[in-house]
Amino acid sequence: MVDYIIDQNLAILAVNNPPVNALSHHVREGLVEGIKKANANDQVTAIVIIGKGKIFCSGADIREFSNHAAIKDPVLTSVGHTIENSGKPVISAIHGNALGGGLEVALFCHYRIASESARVGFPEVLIGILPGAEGTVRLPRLSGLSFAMDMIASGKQINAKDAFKHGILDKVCTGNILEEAKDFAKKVIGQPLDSRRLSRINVEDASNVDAVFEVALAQVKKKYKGQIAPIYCLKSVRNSAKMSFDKAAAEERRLITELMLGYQSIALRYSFFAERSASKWRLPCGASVNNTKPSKIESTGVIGAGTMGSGIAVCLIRAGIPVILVEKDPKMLEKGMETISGILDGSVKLKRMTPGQKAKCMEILKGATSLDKLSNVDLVIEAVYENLELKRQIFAQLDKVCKPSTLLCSNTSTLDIDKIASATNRPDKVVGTHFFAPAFIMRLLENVYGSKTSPTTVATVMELGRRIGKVTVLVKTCYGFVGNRTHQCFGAEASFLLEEGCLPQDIDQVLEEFGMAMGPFKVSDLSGIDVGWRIRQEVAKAAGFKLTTETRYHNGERISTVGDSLFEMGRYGIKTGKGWYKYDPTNLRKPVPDSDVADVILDHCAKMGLQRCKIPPQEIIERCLFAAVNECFRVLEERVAEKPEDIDVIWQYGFSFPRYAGGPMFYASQVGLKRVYERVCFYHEKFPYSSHWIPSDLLRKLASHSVEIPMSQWKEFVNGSKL
Ligand SMILES: CC/C=C\CC(=O)SCCNC(=O)CCNC(=O)[C@H](O)C(C)(C)COP(=O)(O)OP(=O)(O)OC[C@H]1O[C@@H](n2cnc3c(N)ncnc32)[C@H](O)[C@@H]1OP(=O)(O)O
Repeated sequence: MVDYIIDQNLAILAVNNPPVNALSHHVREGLVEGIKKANANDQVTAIVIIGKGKIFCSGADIREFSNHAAIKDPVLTSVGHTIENSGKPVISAIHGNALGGGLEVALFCHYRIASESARVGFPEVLIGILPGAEGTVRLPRLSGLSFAMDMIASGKQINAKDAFKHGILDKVCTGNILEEAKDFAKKVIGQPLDSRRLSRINVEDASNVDAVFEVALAQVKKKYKGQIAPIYCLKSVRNSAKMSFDKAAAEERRLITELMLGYQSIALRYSFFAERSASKWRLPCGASVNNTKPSKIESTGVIGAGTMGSGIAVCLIRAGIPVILVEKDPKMLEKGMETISGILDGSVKLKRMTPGQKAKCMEILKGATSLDKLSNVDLVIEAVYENLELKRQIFAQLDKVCKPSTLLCSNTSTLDIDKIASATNRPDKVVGTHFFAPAFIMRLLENVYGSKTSPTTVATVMELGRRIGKVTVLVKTCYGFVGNRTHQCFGAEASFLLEEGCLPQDIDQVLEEFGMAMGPFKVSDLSGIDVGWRIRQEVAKAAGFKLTTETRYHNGERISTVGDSLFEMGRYGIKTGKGWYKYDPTNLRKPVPDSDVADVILDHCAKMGLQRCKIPPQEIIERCLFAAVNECFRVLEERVAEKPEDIDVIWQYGFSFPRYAGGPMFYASQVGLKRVYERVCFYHEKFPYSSHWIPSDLLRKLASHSVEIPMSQWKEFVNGSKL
């Protein structure tokens, strides 16, 4: 796993552990052996460590963290000490990325050079730990405290030029990295090494440590609310300036061990692999990412220039994919084109794009008022409002207008893809591409296959998701798919809690303390109370009943209409300055609890004869989350989602479920399925008029086992395959 090559008087140690040269046990062994062998060879005058393939090194092998038997000697710090104590200069030659333990290997070396396109960073915090192989003690000795605290606590990667500026690199190279490393090595042969050993030098700005720490701590607490690891990162860097090198390193080891065993790190490591597993789609017929080729998509159409259509068009043109935006009303089309230009101006302002790049995006965007203009595109995404008849009409027309190979996608957030596909003669080429609002910001794309969607169509939209930078998950069609179907139960319970004793701010506060970025009522104000109202009206209309603020039950199902009362008062949320909260027009980001809303809720309860009482935070969490969890198990049982990880990724990226709590399925696994099942049964008995409390069969089966079944085996219990 580490190739040992002698090249004239140099020993080249090439880390060879595809795909990303993680520092697995054999790599660590190979590095120690290589350094020892080179030092024992009189012909060798210097040593170069390099990575084979596309990257220098991605850091420690994260899979080993959950398997303590794999963390065998030599551990990374002892590998590092062998490198640092080498009597011959060791140069790390970085290309691609040097991350985490990979950057630590470089910091153990006496010299570091990198290609100008290389990036370095300490992403450990993103998996809930800190750079525990002396990274927090070594980096400040090169870059100073403030920069080290920021880089380590944020997990951000920096480019080679910045790394050079902050003393991390000794040279940025423009030529072949290996050749440049060999030249560099020849120049440093014979130079004294002690001043190059970071363990022997001091932190220059150590006297400022307390002031630097306080500033960084205040920022970190605000930016990474609820997360433990960023604070530990700062503490460990602070130690580097307050203690001897060895003491600070020992303390770093204690801190990483504590973090590694904690819930947040276990959840974040799970999230790292869950996100990657989402792209590995598989259909029940056996077709999968491994055996199905996507079609080429070189041109697209987007139908509807409203909020969703414009946002989707931005995603496509930003990735260099030409778009024809179709809107039948010329004024609406013009407004849509202006919205798109405005969104891109925002990116230019934030320096995420240059004015030249914006111009290029706008060049590949064309407007049209008729579907006929889509005759030649490879893929169309329909983004009109949520109405099945309208969508069926559009798809029937597209089927006539578009070339036979064109894929027809719907941005529906709830409707059955089969019902849309049956309006065409190409149901195999019809698929759901459900973007989350605002589409140009939210990273999630929920792709939805129907009973006739072909594997090639699925492969193509999954690949499209990757191209436009989305985290893309594949699910099977059903009402609301995975995202909205399971989230609806969460929202319904939040509304019922209002009728039973809570105010919006009580519920938001508890769920934010749990880790949600925003509570459900703040989210509702942001997305618009009118949007929720319209959806509820459509659903009621389709089911043939009239929904009023007096409605409490339909078809034996409990309904809450408090939000509809706010709609009728014109309180649509932030857009009208009032919703579940009130907003000062000069500070729309700060929701203020409103006594008028409390009055509306109390009136509603009085009119309906509902008794109110104090509801403890634990019940708020259980009611919202376990209702959703139960539905998630049903989704798994019906194979709407193939694996629990897919559901968790949807909740993280679609509904800001805290990554450090894993997702509803991971959360349930940690609470224990027996306990979850017990509470679901308890609430089912208490609330017989909410079908989302009917316990899922799969949950019951899993909970009935005497030992907890690991998440990776839940699938095996679907369809009665295991009892
Ligand atoms: C004592 C402790 C000392 C040190 C602590 C550490 O070093 S912790 C590890 C710190 N490093 C990281 O967190 C890096 C994580 N990896 C990445 O950011 C990206 O994978 C990377 C390296 C930028 C490459 O990105 P790319 O998009 O090209 O590939 P992808 O992410 O899909 O990864 C490819 C497969 O490699 C697996 N993988 C990546 N990094 C690691 C790792 N450090 N350990 C184990 N496995 C890793 C990844 O899961 C993919 O495999 P798959 O089977 O598809 O899941």
